[in-house]
Amino acid sequence: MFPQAQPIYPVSGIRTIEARVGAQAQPTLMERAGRASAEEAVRLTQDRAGQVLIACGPGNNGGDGFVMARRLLQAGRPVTVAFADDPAKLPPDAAAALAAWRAAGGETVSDFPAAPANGWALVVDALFGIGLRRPVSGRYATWIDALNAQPAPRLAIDIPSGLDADTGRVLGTVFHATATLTFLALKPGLLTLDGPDIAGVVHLHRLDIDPAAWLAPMGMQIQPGLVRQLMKSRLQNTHKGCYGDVGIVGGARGMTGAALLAGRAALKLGTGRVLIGLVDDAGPAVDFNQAELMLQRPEDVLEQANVLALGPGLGRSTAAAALVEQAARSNKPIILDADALNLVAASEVLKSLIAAREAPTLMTPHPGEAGRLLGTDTANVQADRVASTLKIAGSYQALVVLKGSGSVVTYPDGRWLINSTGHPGMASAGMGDVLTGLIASLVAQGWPAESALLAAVHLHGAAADRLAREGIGPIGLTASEVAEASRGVFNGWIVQAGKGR
Ligand SMILES: NC(=O)C1=CN([C@@H]2O[C@H](COP(=O)(O)OP(=O)(O)OC[C@H]3O[C@@H](n4cnc5c(N)ncnc54)[C@H](O)[C@@H]3O)[C@@H](O)[C@H]2O)[C@@H](O)CC1
Ligand SMILES: Nc1ncnc2c1ncn2[C@@H]1O[C@H](COP(=O)(O)OP(=O)(O)O)[C@@H](O)[C@H]1O
Ligand SMILES: [K+]
Repeated sequence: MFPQAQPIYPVSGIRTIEARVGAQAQPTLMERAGRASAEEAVRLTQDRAGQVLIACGPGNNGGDGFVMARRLLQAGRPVTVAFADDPAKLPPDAAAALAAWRAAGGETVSDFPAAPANGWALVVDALFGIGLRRPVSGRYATWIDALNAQPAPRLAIDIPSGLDADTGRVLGTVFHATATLTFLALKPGLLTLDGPDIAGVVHLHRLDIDPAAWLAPMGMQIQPGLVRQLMKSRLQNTHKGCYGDVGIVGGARGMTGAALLAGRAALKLGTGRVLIGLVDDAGPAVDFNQAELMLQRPEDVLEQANVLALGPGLGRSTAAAALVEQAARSNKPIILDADALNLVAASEVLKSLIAAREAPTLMTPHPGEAGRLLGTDTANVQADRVASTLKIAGSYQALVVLKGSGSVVTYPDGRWLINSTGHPGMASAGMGDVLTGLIASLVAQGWPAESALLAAVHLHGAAADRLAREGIGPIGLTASEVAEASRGVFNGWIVQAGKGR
């Protein structure tokens, strides 16, 4: 779909790949996974002497744990394996791995073991992987609580037990990993919703398999490499007319700042001209902090600009709805954010106008707005962020980003991506307005809408990440700072891509 992007597969895709590769793979995939896990354990315990505790579950995730234990033992590391299920019920590969562990002289304990006097060097969760089917409870919940309580690094094998691999939802009790070693390919649950909080540092081991060669990628991660390849150079012989006119419509009384923030972000990313149409008649006629912005009547902005962004501070007045309708009827690319989305969600006329548009429609809902667009609630949206975003893209024939931890980008043709940048310092007013301005700017500069959306989403988070690294935030980060930093990050990417002047 996009070269140089990391593929993501939900469980159904991983199962397909496993089935296609499975029988012919030598060594077996489980042997490879266990070996990779042992190598990771050695890395994580370089400076920590003592025993490794591996808690093994009733399926193939447990099998990975048995292989890992055998490998560590063979490397001279002391290992304790906790396994409380019936060996006769293990799937074949895992049963063979347990037998091999025993043949190598290994033992298992069926009660959660007391920690050695100097503590565990590492605790490993090989309880459940992608086969988790229901919330974790009972003995395994108690074990997970006990693993979480150890003052040692915590490694999850494939996916932390209790984390839903498809959605990033916590099912019952969950293992809080400091690191996760995942196999074959990334899974959506590691990257969105609670996944990033639960999984710690995620390492991918492909087990010497190229997953895309066995199954076309189902989703992609938005990573620096992907975005860098989209960068373009500017010719010397150009002028502001070459870089588009963005029109921002919003800024009802008390919310002027939202429209100005979006406008400033568009300006700082290189838009030729930025026009702002404030719906508040009594709003300012000039932004004295950013005099380059052209403040005009909203109707005129809709006429003059070639890319329209509606929503920041727009409000839900009748006049606002009329402006959204005027934009929807235009043949210009439009970006709908905030109250523009709420107005669309509340109007059948707007809904059908949007779905029938020929020029690109881009939508930037947060989970609450997404819920309104789908006629459901926030919890339902969050229960499966990828599926919810795809549904919006399909019903509105729009390019959509569902914002939040692990922003999900989808296109009407069913492709989807999950972003890898950003942090919780961005949970502050105005951040979404800045994103809207960044998207509008790239579209106005001639970027195809799908690249503009994914690049702006990545840039927005990368700018916030850079600021945090520099000690600006993460807590207390402001949207204005992110708009400012986006400029530097973007120009850096152009240089890195060899497209600078
Ligand atoms: N199948 C393969 O080819 C490979 C699988 N691998 C490993 O195998 C894992 C998947 O193995 P499985 O499909 O066996 O699944 P899991 O090992 O994740 O778990 C399935 C087992 O747990 C039980 N279970 C599920 N949810 C439960 C709950 N909440 N409480 C109690 N029991 C529960 C199921 O009944 C089943 O016995 C991957 O995550 C990965 O770690 C790797 O070895 C790579 C190769
Ligand atoms: N925890 C987080 N991790 C990553 N990004 C976040 C997080 N919280 C917020 N963001 C980002 O910040 C922006 C907030 O947008 P939004 O909720 O629309 O705010 P506002 O309407 O106040 O501008 C989104 O791009 C979102 O993805
Ligand atoms: K696990």
